[in-house]
Amino acid sequence: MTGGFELRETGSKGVGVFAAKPFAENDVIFEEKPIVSAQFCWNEAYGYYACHHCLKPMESVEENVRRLTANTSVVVPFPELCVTDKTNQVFCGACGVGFCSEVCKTSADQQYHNLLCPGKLPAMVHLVETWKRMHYPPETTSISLIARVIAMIESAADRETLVQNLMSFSHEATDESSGLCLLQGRDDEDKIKTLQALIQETIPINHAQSFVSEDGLRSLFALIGRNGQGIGTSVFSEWVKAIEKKEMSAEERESVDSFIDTAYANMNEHVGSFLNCEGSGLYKLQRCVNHSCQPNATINFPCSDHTLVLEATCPIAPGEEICISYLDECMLERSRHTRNKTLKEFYLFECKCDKCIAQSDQPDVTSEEDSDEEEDDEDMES
Ligand SMILES: C[S@@+](CC[C@H](N)C(=O)[O-])C[C@H]1O[C@@H](n2cnc3c(N)ncnc32)[C@H](O)[C@@H]1O
Repeated sequence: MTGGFELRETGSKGVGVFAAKPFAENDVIFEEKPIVSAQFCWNEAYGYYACHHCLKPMESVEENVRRLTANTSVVVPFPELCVTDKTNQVFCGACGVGFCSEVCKTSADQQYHNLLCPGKLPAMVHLVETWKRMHYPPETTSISLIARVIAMIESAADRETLVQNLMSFSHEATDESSGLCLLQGRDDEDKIKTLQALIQETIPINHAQSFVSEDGLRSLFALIGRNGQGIGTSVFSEWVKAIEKKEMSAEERESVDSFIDTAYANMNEHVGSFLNCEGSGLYKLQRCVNHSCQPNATINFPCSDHTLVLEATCPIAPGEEICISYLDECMLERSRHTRNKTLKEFYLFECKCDKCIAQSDQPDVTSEEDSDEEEDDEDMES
C-alpha cells in the first residue's frame, strides 16, 4: 500500500477515499490483496483453470489459446513470454484443486480449504451444484465466496478482528432488495431458504451461526453485493502485453499482430466475451471507494492474480474524492435513469455522484436502446 490518501465521511455516500496529495494520470493510489476471494463457479466448471486461492492462471498461453479457440493445433509464437510458471504449482492431495505456489496452498488451507475441501466434505459438491442451477453466467458472485467467508470465521485465529472488519463493510439490504437479485429470477426468497438449509447441513459451523441465519445470509449477500469487486485474470492478455513491449523486426511484428487478431476472432466465435478466469473478492481499502458516473480512478489486476491496484485515470488534486465506476464504460454512456436502475438492482443504492446530481432535474428518460432492453426483460419475465 502507498500513502497519499485518507478515508473520510462524505455525508450522503458514507465513507469515501480522498486524495491527500496530487496524483497524475496512471499513478498508483494503492495496492492490496483481498481479505477473501473466489473464482466464479461456472467459470471454474467451464475449465477456466486458475489458482484456487489467488486466481493466477494455471495454463500456459498455448493451452489457453487452444482451449478458448477449440483448436488443439494452434502454436503460439514467443512462448518464452508466457508468464505461467508451472514449476511451483502444487495440488490438494484430497480434492486435486491446483495452486500456483505452496504459499497460496498454505494460505488457502489455513483460511478455508481445510474446512471446505470437497475431498473431506463431499457435500460441498452438492452445495456448488445447487448454486449453479440458481446463478448462471454472466456471474456476479458465488457460493464459494460465501462459503469461504463462513469458513474463515470458523478457522480464524483472531476471529474478533475478522468479524469487526467484515461488519465495517456496508451490508444493509434495501426495502426492494436484500441483494437477492444476485441470485437472479423471481423466487429469491425460496432460493435463500434452500441455500441457508444446505449451508447449515454442509459446513460444520460453531462460530459463524449469526452469518448463516436467514437474515444473516441475506446480509452477507447484501455485503457482497455492495462491496464485492470483480476479478479477471488472463495468461493470453499478459502474453499480449509482453509482446507489445518486446523489440522485434517489422516482419515479426506484422506476423505476431496477425496471429493475435486471428486468435481473438476465433476466441470470440467459440467463447464470446468469456475470455478470462473470473471471480470476485472483498477488499479492506477498495470497499471504501465510492462510485461515480464520471470516475477519476480505475481498478486493475496487473499481476494477473487477485492483487488489486487503484490507479488514477486523470490528475487528482489533494482533497478531491477518489471514485471508480461500478458500471462498465458502455453503461456510463446511458441515461441517468438507466444507470441508476442498474446501480439499484446490482449494487443496492441510488447514485449521488456529481454527474447524477447535475442531471437530477432531467426527466426519468430511458434512451431508445434502453427501453428496447427493458421491453425484452419484461417479455422474458412474463
Ligand atoms: C463499496 S461501498 C463504498 C464505501 C461506502 N461509502 C461505505 O461507507 O462503506 C459501496 C456503498 O457506498 C455507497 N455509495 C457508493 N457510491 C455511491 C454513490 N455514487 N452514491 C450514493 N451512494 C454511494 C452505497 O451505499 C454503496 O452500497
